[in-house]
Amino acid sequence: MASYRTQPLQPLNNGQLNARLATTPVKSLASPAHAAAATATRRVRDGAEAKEKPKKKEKLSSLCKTPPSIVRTRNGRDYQRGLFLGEGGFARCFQMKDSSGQIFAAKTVAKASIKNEKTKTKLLSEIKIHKSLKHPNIVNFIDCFEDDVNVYILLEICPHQSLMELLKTRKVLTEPETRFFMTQVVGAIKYLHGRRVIHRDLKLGNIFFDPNMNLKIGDFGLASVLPAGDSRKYTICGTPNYIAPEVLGGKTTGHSFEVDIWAIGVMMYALLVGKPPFQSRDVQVIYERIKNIDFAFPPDKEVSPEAKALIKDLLSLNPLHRPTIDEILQYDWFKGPIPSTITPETLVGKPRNVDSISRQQASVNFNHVKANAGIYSPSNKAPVQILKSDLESEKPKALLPQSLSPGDTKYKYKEVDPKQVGKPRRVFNTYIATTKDLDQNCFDTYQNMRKIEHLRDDRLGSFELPTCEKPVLVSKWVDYSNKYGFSYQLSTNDIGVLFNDENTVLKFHNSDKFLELILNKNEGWIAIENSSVNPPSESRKQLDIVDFFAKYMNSNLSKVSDNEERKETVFLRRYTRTNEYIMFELTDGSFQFNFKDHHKFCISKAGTVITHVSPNRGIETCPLILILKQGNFSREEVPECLEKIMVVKDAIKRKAFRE
Ligand SMILES: Nc1ncnc2c1ncn2[C@@H]1O[C@H](COP(=O)(O)OP(=O)(O)OP(=O)(O)O)[C@@H](O)[C@H]1O
Repeated sequence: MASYRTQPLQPLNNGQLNARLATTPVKSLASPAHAAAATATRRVRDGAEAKEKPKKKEKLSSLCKTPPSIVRTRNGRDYQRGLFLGEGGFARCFQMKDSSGQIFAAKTVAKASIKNEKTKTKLLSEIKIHKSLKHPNIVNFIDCFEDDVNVYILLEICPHQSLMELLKTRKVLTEPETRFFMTQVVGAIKYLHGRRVIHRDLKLGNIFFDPNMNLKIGDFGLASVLPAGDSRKYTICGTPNYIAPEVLGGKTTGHSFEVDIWAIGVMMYALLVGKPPFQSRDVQVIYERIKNIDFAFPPDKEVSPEAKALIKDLLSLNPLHRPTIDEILQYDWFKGPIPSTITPETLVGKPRNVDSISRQQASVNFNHVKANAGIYSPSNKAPVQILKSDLESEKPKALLPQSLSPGDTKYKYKEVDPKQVGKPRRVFNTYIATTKDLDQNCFDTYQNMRKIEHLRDDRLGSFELPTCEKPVLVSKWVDYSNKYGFSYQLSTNDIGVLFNDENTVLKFHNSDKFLELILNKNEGWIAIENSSVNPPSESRKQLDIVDFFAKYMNSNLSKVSDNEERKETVFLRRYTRTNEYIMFELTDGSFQFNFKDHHKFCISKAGTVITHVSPNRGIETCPLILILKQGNFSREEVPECLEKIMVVKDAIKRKAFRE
């Protein structure tokens, strides 16, 4: 993939866009009436959500011509244009296929619509903010490029449209489905606010479904990063039905993160009732109703008292009376039934099993959905404290920095001293390890082991012996996956925690750097490099867990092997525990097996090299073929050596064939 994340935005910054200046899509307006007029131009496709009078003015997106069938980027990459996906006020969206056949969505903005400096700045801001984000419930930003007529923002494809289309088809959703969706939305907003990003245009039409029916927040056209030390924004913007009352207050009051909390309330109401709470044909009436919190639950719609209580609090006039993003999930409503996943049948009708989720199952599902949305469960609020007391039976001490959103709403968002909030140093733009390569390596490892096992003696002469280097090994580990995750130390002395959400934090030895490795299951790991001296606030909790594990492992566990230098970034992909062994799959393609009798094997170089680590830390690395022919290692004998190798081969086979 292109190195767009580390490159400046050359395609957009090179002055070409200055050539055509036009109207701005920015809703920077003096009065609500103006706001309505402008939003109507850009938010037309939300007509179902706010039945505004159609404005005669042409949408800016209509300036966007269908892109050529092949779009060639400056870096020489070709994308094949596919189907038209949809249209907003500003952009049209098309499928784009790369040379490997992968399909993306290209949000296409006509250069003719970028007619002034303000519009250009806004588009650049959208791109800059969106490309800095990486979360399972945010549309993944892939790349950005231009041709003579359009600017293309290449995004992860969301083939099942948005919550708006879902609601149009279904009319109303069940509470369990809504609970699932709201949990994912809360996860994404928690992530955004942790990075001081306010979305400011959250609505059903901007929340898309990925191929697995997970929600992805998109359209960062109105998003804003609240500068450190600044607590409010003053631009009036949003979509009428979703605008928070303090935004309508305009330049005098200003607004902050709570506008997104308000929008969550509007969306939750809309999904359960079938239309937004302040809906009216006349935009002015919408605004009046918002300012007076004039909404009611229609008696013919079944909405639980718990849902009503949460919606009422979310739609509080005073932003400080709204629950914080963390508090939302603690409402009783979230104790109700929730599915563990959403299936495509949801798109067409009420899912069959949605009414039969037991309380026990609901709690398991809720934790699962939260973990997938990057949210710790409330009982894990101070994970290191619990961890410390659990592991060492010590009196817990306050080890963690205070939460970003404490219980007292008065101080929310103000608690973190902006000067103390670190920024990611570097976001790697390519996958640091891909699942495809690792799966292929797993398959190759099994095939090679099998081939070597069956190699006839008369063919041995023609077999080229591999070069043998000592692989990176897992030298210590602590399994705490019933609470947080699996921690390990590598022979490079780097320390990692594979968290239960499958993301990893890897702290480098002898360096202030640590990596957040974020897993996209279909693709692989994206890395964000941070400094542990001044980490971003949202990483601190995880870093504390890593540090705690590190201290615990250093003082309590002995090492498997001596230190080596790190040659590449290696971390634990996954591990498997059985009665006989624990198996580690590392991202450099090696497989380590720690057997119960304290002998350890590591298979590296796609199955051609084997390393033995004895209980007293003696290490020998040789070509697998030699051990198979000799029957054992020469330096130190391994009990049941060949049987152990067969166990290893079978375990890798099971992974290769996903048995
Ligand atoms: N990642 C995606 N995958 C599939 N379709 C998408 C994707 N992103 C956008 N679309 C389609 O393109 C349409 C326009 O996209 P988007 O809402 O981002 O544009 P916009 O002009 O900024 O919209 P708005 O008028 O809300 O500002 C969406 O309504 C949707 O139909």
